[in-house]
Amino acid sequence: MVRNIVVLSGSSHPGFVDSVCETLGVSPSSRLLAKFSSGETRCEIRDSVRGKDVYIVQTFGVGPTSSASPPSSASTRSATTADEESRSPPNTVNDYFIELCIMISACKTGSARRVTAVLPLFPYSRQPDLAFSKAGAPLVSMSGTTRQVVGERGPGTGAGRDYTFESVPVTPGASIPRTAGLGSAGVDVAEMMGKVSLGGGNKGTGPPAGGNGTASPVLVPQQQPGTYTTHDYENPGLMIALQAKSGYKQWMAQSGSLVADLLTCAGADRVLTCDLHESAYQGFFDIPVDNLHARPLLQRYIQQHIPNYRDAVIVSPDAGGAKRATAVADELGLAFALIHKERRSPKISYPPKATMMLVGDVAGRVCILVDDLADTANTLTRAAKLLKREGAVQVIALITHGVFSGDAIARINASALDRVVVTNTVAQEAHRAACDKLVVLDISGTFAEAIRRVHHGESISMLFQYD
Ligand SMILES: O=P(O)(O)OC[C@H]1O[C@H](OP(=O)(O)OP(=O)(O)O)[C@H](O)[C@@H]1O
Repeated sequence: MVRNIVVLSGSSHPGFVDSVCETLGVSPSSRLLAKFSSGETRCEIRDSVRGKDVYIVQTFGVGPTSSASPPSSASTRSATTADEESRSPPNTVNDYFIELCIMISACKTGSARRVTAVLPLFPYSRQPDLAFSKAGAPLVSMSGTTRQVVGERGPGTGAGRDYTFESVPVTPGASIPRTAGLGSAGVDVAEMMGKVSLGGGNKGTGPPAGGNGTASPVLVPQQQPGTYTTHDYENPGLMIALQAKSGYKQWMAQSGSLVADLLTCAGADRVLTCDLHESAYQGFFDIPVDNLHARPLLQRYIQQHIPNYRDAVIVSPDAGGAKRATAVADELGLAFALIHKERRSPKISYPPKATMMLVGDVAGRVCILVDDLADTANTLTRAAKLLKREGAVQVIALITHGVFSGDAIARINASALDRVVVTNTVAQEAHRAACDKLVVLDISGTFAEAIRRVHHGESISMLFQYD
């Protein structure tokens, strides 16, 4: 049993917190989480946190489970609160984030000695601060032979200058007289409003902010609600097309550093997370960030549950995850193949043409796709289709974070994937019930051990033999 520790559960994944607490030999502390009918979050910490080492666990997948599970345990809910909850809309990732910030702040003002945000799946980690191309450079528009910076911090410079790392963008529309709202000279406002909507990060609304380095929303074309993915940020064709239409520079919302700042500002002293999409994200913080790995768990699964795994091929479904997948292949001494996801379009058009290319030999072999995250499951299902077409006998996906938003589960059910193995960093009960191909591995023990180590000031990296 770990003493002088407080573990608080956000409303996203209470079952996970129960498992962590069971391993630690403590009970989850009492808190009340609810929403007012206006949608505002209500939070009360009901156990004393004075002088305690506090761990607040919140994750960021949104599935049927999250809306179905009550935001607080029955013992902490009053009749009024339950009534409020029944009228409340289901939680979204953003609700969970605000709830987390309020809980952190409540603990700090309650004189907690230290507050650690435990985030099995880190929010917004797929949204870089700048729009990067797959080649790693900020997205730029090609205007003749001149390159223009699409998004960067700082006050303006003239359009058409060559990009350097000292370059700063012009104030959007500063040199173009604006009429009203979105309109700028030479742009048909009605046409613009019909064809574009505002979207910075998660599609913020309101007019673009002006000047002095203030991030402004990004213009993206009108699609069906909820069909955007972070892939849209990587589509230079889309950005160029929109810039040509709008006359605005496309400035990216700096979601990554904003989320880091908000957590720190709320009072977090430390962050504990797992398989960050970009490990460089840790650099956005000036507090310690411990990035745990699901790799030992996934490797153990391969060794124990895939017969003749030594003849299998580890496959990365995109170049971004190659390092992650090769680490597994190297550790187990397996062959490796790579699928290159090409999203760039040579023309200014939307939607972009996307192709997938396989590098490696998979014919007659079991393929093990390794990735950090499945959201829409497009990447996985398309990769599986390609691998089967190239002669793979079986395709098994090993994923750390199973977000499975929208119709992802239906897509997996209908796909060439034979099995999808995920950890429970995101609640999987509802997904599991709808998908026979899903196998869920419990990673709560890793988090419990990491919490114990942080509490006692022990090394986290020693948890992972290869670190
Ligand atoms: O289930 P989906 O909606 O297809 O999304 C999953 C993919 O998205 C992420 O990579 P992403 O393409 O964002 O970036 P990367 O190229 O940096 O890996 C993740 O690593 C998966 O490969």
